[in-house]
Amino acid sequence: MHPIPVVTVDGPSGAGKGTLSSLLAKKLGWHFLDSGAIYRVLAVATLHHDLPVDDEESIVPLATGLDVCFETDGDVIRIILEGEDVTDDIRTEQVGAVASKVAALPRVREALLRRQRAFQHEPGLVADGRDMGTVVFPGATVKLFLTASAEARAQRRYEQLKAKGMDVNIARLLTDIKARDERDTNRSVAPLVPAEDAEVIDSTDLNIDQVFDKAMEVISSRLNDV
Ligand SMILES: Nc1ncnc2c1ncn2[C@@H]1O[C@H](COP(=O)(O)OP(=O)(O)O)[C@@H](O)[C@H]1O
Ligand SMILES: Nc1ccn([C@@H]2O[C@H](COP(=O)(O)OP(=O)(O)O)[C@@H](O)[C@H]2O)c(=O)n1
Repeated sequence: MHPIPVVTVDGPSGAGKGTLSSLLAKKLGWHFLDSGAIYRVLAVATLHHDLPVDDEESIVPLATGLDVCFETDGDVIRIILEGEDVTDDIRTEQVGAVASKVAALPRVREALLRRQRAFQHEPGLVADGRDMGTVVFPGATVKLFLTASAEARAQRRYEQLKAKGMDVNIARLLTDIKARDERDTNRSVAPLVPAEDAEVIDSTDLNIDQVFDKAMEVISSRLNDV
Protein backbone atom coordinates (compact mmCIF):
# COMPACT_ATOMS: atom_id res chain seq x y z
CA MET A 1 0.00 0.00 0.00
CA HIS A 2 1.40 3.41 -0.91
CA PRO A 3 1.24 6.20 1.71
CA ILE A 4 -1.24 9.03 1.20
CA PRO A 5 0.80 11.84 -0.47
CA VAL A 6 1.45 15.07 1.42
CA VAL A 7 2.81 18.39 0.14
CA THR A 8 4.05 20.63 2.95
CA VAL A 9 4.28 24.42 2.65
CA ASP A 10 6.21 26.05 5.51
CA GLY A 11 7.54 29.56 5.92
CA PRO A 12 7.23 32.87 7.77
CA SER A 13 4.15 35.05 8.18
CA GLY A 14 2.95 36.73 4.99
CA ALA A 15 5.12 34.69 2.61
CA GLY A 16 2.01 33.55 0.73
CA LYS A 17 1.71 30.03 2.17
CA GLY A 18 -2.06 30.10 2.61
CA THR A 19 -2.60 31.49 -0.89
CA LEU A 20 -0.28 28.94 -2.49
CA SER A 21 -1.54 25.98 -0.43
CA SER A 22 -5.19 26.56 -1.24
CA LEU A 23 -4.37 26.95 -4.97
CA LEU A 24 -2.35 23.72 -4.87
CA ALA A 25 -5.08 21.83 -2.99
CA LYS A 26 -7.62 22.98 -5.55
CA LYS A 27 -5.42 22.07 -8.54
CA LEU A 28 -4.53 18.64 -7.14
CA GLY A 29 -8.04 17.99 -5.75
CA TRP A 30 -6.49 17.28 -2.33
CA HIS A 31 -7.41 18.21 1.24
CA PHE A 32 -5.99 21.34 2.87
CA LEU A 33 -4.66 21.77 6.41
CA ASP A 34 -4.26 25.37 7.63
CA SER A 35 -2.31 24.52 10.80
CA GLY A 36 -1.83 28.21 11.64
CA ALA A 37 -5.63 28.50 11.92
CA ILE A 38 -5.57 25.85 14.67
CA TYR A 39 -2.96 27.88 16.64
CA ARG A 40 -4.98 31.04 15.98
CA VAL A 41 -8.19 29.38 17.23
CA LEU A 42 -6.33 28.23 20.33
CA ALA A 43 -5.18 31.84 20.82
CA VAL A 44 -8.80 33.05 20.66
CA ALA A 45 -9.84 30.34 23.14
CA THR A 46 -6.96 31.37 25.45
CA LEU A 47 -8.15 35.00 25.33
CA HIS A 48 -11.81 33.97 25.83
CA HIS A 49 -10.88 31.97 28.90
CA ASP A 50 -8.68 34.82 30.20
CA LEU A 51 -5.60 32.62 30.53
CA PRO A 52 -2.07 34.06 30.63
CA VAL A 53 -0.33 33.15 27.32
CA ASP A 54 2.50 31.35 29.14
CA ASP A 55 0.23 29.23 31.35
CA GLU A 56 1.13 25.90 29.74
CA GLU A 57 -0.62 23.90 32.49
CA SER A 58 -4.02 25.42 31.61
CA ILE A 59 -3.53 25.81 27.84
CA VAL A 60 -2.62 22.14 27.23
CA PRO A 61 -6.09 20.83 28.22
CA LEU A 62 -7.65 23.64 26.18
CA ALA A 63 -5.60 22.48 23.15
CA THR A 64 -6.46 18.83 23.70
CA GLY A 65 -10.19 19.47 23.97
CA LEU A 66 -10.34 22.31 21.43
CA ASP A 67 -13.84 22.21 19.95
CA VAL A 68 -13.03 23.49 16.46
CA CYS A 69 -14.34 22.47 13.05
CA PHE A 70 -13.57 23.56 9.51
CA GLU A 71 -16.64 23.88 7.27
CA THR A 72 -16.31 24.34 3.53
CA ASP A 73 -18.56 27.14 2.26
CA GLY A 74 -17.98 27.43 -1.51
CA ASP A 75 -14.37 28.59 -1.84
CA VAL A 76 -14.16 29.75 1.79
CA ILE A 77 -13.36 27.53 4.75
CA ARG A 78 -15.36 28.70 7.77
CA ILE A 79 -13.80 28.07 11.17
CA ILE A 80 -16.14 27.31 14.03
CA LEU A 81 -14.95 27.45 17.67
CA GLU A 82 -17.34 26.12 20.32
CA GLY A 83 -20.22 26.66 17.87
CA GLU A 84 -19.21 30.26 17.09
CA ASP A 85 -17.95 31.38 13.66
CA VAL A 86 -14.47 32.87 14.27
CA THR A 87 -13.30 32.89 10.62
CA ASP A 88 -12.64 36.66 10.59
CA ASP A 89 -11.77 37.10 14.30
CA ILE A 90 -8.73 34.83 14.09
CA ARG A 91 -7.06 36.85 11.31
CA THR A 92 -6.06 39.94 13.29
CA GLU A 93 -2.39 40.63 14.03
CA GLN A 94 -3.22 40.62 17.76
CA VAL A 95 -4.46 37.03 17.51
CA GLY A 96 -1.43 36.13 15.34
CA ALA A 97 0.88 37.43 18.05
CA VAL A 98 -0.90 35.46 20.80
CA ALA A 99 -0.89 32.37 18.52
CA SER A 100 2.88 32.54 18.18
CA LYS A 101 3.19 32.77 21.99
CA VAL A 102 1.00 29.74 22.77
CA ALA A 103 2.70 27.92 19.85
CA ALA A 104 6.04 28.26 21.67
CA LEU A 105 4.81 26.00 24.51
CA PRO A 106 6.20 22.48 23.81
CA ARG A 107 3.36 20.49 25.39
CA VAL A 108 0.78 22.58 23.54
CA ARG A 109 2.42 21.63 20.21
CA GLU A 110 2.44 17.99 21.23
CA ALA A 111 -1.25 18.15 22.17
CA LEU A 112 -2.09 19.37 18.65
CA LEU A 113 -0.04 16.80 16.72
CA ARG A 114 -2.64 14.09 16.34
CA ARG A 115 -5.34 16.57 15.35
CA GLN A 116 -3.12 17.83 12.50
CA ARG A 117 -2.08 14.36 11.30
CA ALA A 118 -5.75 13.36 11.11
CA PHE A 119 -6.07 15.61 8.02
CA GLN A 120 -4.05 13.09 5.96
CA HIS A 121 -6.80 11.50 3.86
CA GLU A 122 -6.99 10.11 0.34
CA PRO A 123 -6.35 11.33 -2.28
CA GLY A 124 -3.74 13.63 -0.65
CA LEU A 125 -3.06 16.62 1.60
CA VAL A 126 -1.52 20.06 1.25
CA ALA A 127 -0.37 21.20 4.72
CA ASP A 128 0.44 24.85 5.47
CA GLY A 129 2.43 25.97 8.54
CA ARG A 130 5.83 26.30 10.18
CA ASP A 131 6.77 22.69 11.02
CA MET A 132 4.73 20.66 8.54
CA GLY A 133 7.81 19.23 6.78
CA THR A 134 10.03 19.00 9.86
CA VAL A 135 7.75 17.65 12.61
CA VAL A 136 4.15 16.94 11.66
CA PHE A 137 4.73 15.18 8.29
CA PRO A 138 8.47 14.38 8.20
CA GLY A 139 7.84 11.74 5.53
CA ALA A 140 5.98 14.15 3.20
CA THR A 141 6.26 13.48 -0.53
CA VAL A 142 7.14 17.10 -1.38
CA LYS A 143 8.36 19.81 1.00
CA LEU A 144 8.26 23.47 0.04
CA PHE A 145 9.61 26.38 2.10
CA LEU A 146 8.14 29.67 0.96
CA THR A 147 9.80 32.86 2.08
CA ALA A 148 10.07 36.59 1.17
CA SER A 149 11.75 39.68 2.64
CA ALA A 150 10.13 41.06 5.81
CA GLU A 151 9.35 44.31 3.94
CA ALA A 152 7.51 42.49 1.12
CA ARG A 153 5.57 40.43 3.65
CA ALA A 154 4.57 43.50 5.69
CA GLN A 155 3.42 45.24 2.50
CA ARG A 156 1.29 42.23 1.52
CA ARG A 157 -0.23 41.97 4.98
CA TYR A 158 -0.97 45.73 4.90
CA GLU A 159 -2.88 45.43 1.64
CA GLN A 160 -4.67 42.28 2.79
CA LEU A 161 -5.88 43.82 6.08
CA LYS A 162 -6.73 47.18 4.48
CA ALA A 163 -8.87 45.38 1.89
CA LYS A 164 -10.78 43.85 4.81
CA GLY A 165 -11.44 47.35 6.12
CA MET A 166 -9.08 47.04 9.10
CA ASP A 167 -7.22 50.04 10.45
CA VAL A 168 -3.54 49.18 9.88
CA ASN A 169 -0.15 50.84 10.09
CA ILE A 170 2.65 49.54 7.86
CA ALA A 171 5.53 50.37 10.23
CA ARG A 172 3.73 48.59 13.06
CA LEU A 173 3.07 45.58 10.81
CA LEU A 174 6.75 45.35 9.91
CA THR A 175 7.73 45.44 13.60
CA ASP A 176 5.10 42.78 14.40
CA ILE A 177 6.24 40.53 11.55
CA LYS A 178 9.87 40.77 12.66
CA ALA A 179 8.88 39.98 16.28
CA ARG A 180 6.89 36.96 15.12
CA ASP A 181 9.78 35.76 12.90
CA GLU A 182 12.08 36.07 15.88
CA ARG A 183 9.76 34.08 18.17
CA ASP A 184 8.97 31.40 15.56
CA THR A 185 12.64 30.94 14.60
CA ASN A 186 14.16 30.90 18.06
CA ARG A 187 11.72 28.76 20.03
CA SER A 188 13.10 25.52 21.46
CA VAL A 189 10.50 23.21 19.90
CA ALA A 190 9.72 22.96 16.17
CA PRO A 191 11.43 26.24 15.24
CA LEU A 192 10.78 27.75 11.84
CA VAL A 193 13.50 26.26 9.61
CA PRO A 194 13.33 24.63 6.18
CA ALA A 195 13.43 20.82 6.32
CA GLU A 196 16.72 19.49 4.97
CA ASP A 197 14.93 18.09 1.93
CA ALA A 198 12.73 21.17 1.33
CA GLU A 199 12.74 23.19 -1.89
CA VAL A 200 13.08 26.86 -0.90
CA ILE A 201 11.08 29.38 -2.96
CA ASP A 202 11.75 33.08 -2.40
CA SER A 203 8.63 34.97 -3.48
CA THR A 204 9.94 38.52 -2.86
CA ASP A 205 10.03 39.27 -6.60
CA LEU A 206 7.47 36.71 -7.80
CA ASN A 207 3.75 37.17 -8.24
CA ILE A 208 1.23 34.54 -7.11
CA ASP A 209 1.08 32.87 -10.55
CA GLN A 210 4.86 32.61 -10.76
CA VAL A 211 5.06 31.05 -7.28
CA PHE A 212 2.29 28.61 -8.19
CA ASP A 213 4.05 27.57 -11.43
CA LYS A 214 7.35 27.05 -9.62
CA ALA A 215 5.67 24.96 -6.90
CA MET A 216 3.77 22.84 -9.45
CA GLU A 217 7.02 22.19 -11.31
CA VAL A 218 8.63 20.80 -8.14
CA ILE A 219 5.53 18.81 -7.21
CA SER A 220 5.07 17.29 -10.67
CA SER A 221 8.66 16.16 -10.89
CA ARG A 222 8.59 14.63 -7.37
CA LEU A 223 5.22 12.93 -7.86
CA ASN A 224 6.55 11.39 -11.08
CA ASP A 225 9.47 9.98 -9.11
CA VAL A 226 7.34 8.10 -6.52
N1 LIG B 1 3.72 36.16 -4.51
C1 LIG B 1 2.91 37.10 -4.02
N2 LIG B 1 2.99 38.36 -4.44
C2 LIG B 1 2.17 39.32 -3.94
N3 LIG B 1 1.23 39.11 -3.01
C3 LIG B 1 1.09 37.88 -2.54
C4 LIG B 1 1.91 36.81 -3.01
N4 LIG B 1 1.54 35.68 -2.36
C5 LIG B 1 0.54 36.04 -1.52
N5 LIG B 1 0.26 37.34 -1.63
C6 LIG B 1 -0.73 38.12 -0.87
O1 LIG B 1 -0.12 38.36 0.40
C7 LIG B 1 -1.07 38.24 1.46
C8 LIG B 1 -0.57 37.23 2.49
O2 LIG B 1 -0.62 35.94 1.91
P1 LIG B 1 -0.96 34.64 2.77
O3 LIG B 1 -1.17 33.53 1.79
O4 LIG B 1 -2.05 34.93 3.73
O5 LIG B 1 0.43 34.42 3.55
P2 LIG B 1 0.80 33.44 4.74
O6 LIG B 1 -0.20 32.32 4.75
O7 LIG B 1 2.19 32.94 4.41
O8 LIG B 1 0.80 34.25 5.99
C9 LIG B 1 -2.40 37.88 0.79
O9 LIG B 1 -3.18 39.04 0.65
C10 LIG B 1 -2.00 37.34 -0.57
O10 LIG B 1 -2.98 37.59 -1.55
N1 LIG C 1 2.46 24.78 12.03
C1 LIG C 1 2.40 25.96 12.67
C2 LIG C 1 1.52 26.97 12.22
C3 LIG C 1 1.47 28.15 12.92
N2 LIG C 1 2.22 28.31 14.03
C4 LIG C 1 2.16 29.52 14.85
O1 LIG C 1 0.92 30.18 14.68
C5 LIG C 1 1.10 31.55 14.31
C6 LIG C 1 0.03 31.93 13.29
O2 LIG C 1 0.22 31.13 12.14
P1 LIG C 1 -0.34 31.52 10.69
O3 LIG C 1 0.24 30.54 9.72
O4 LIG C 1 -1.80 31.64 10.73
O5 LIG C 1 0.29 32.94 10.50
P2 LIG C 1 0.46 33.77 9.19
O6 LIG C 1 1.55 33.13 8.42
O7 LIG C 1 -0.85 33.73 8.45
O8 LIG C 1 0.81 35.09 9.70
C7 LIG C 1 2.53 31.61 13.78
O9 LIG C 1 3.19 32.84 14.05
C8 LIG C 1 3.26 30.49 14.50
O10 LIG C 1 3.84 30.92 15.70
C9 LIG C 1 3.10 27.32 14.42
O11 LIG C 1 3.81 27.48 15.39
N3 LIG C 1 3.16 26.16 13.75
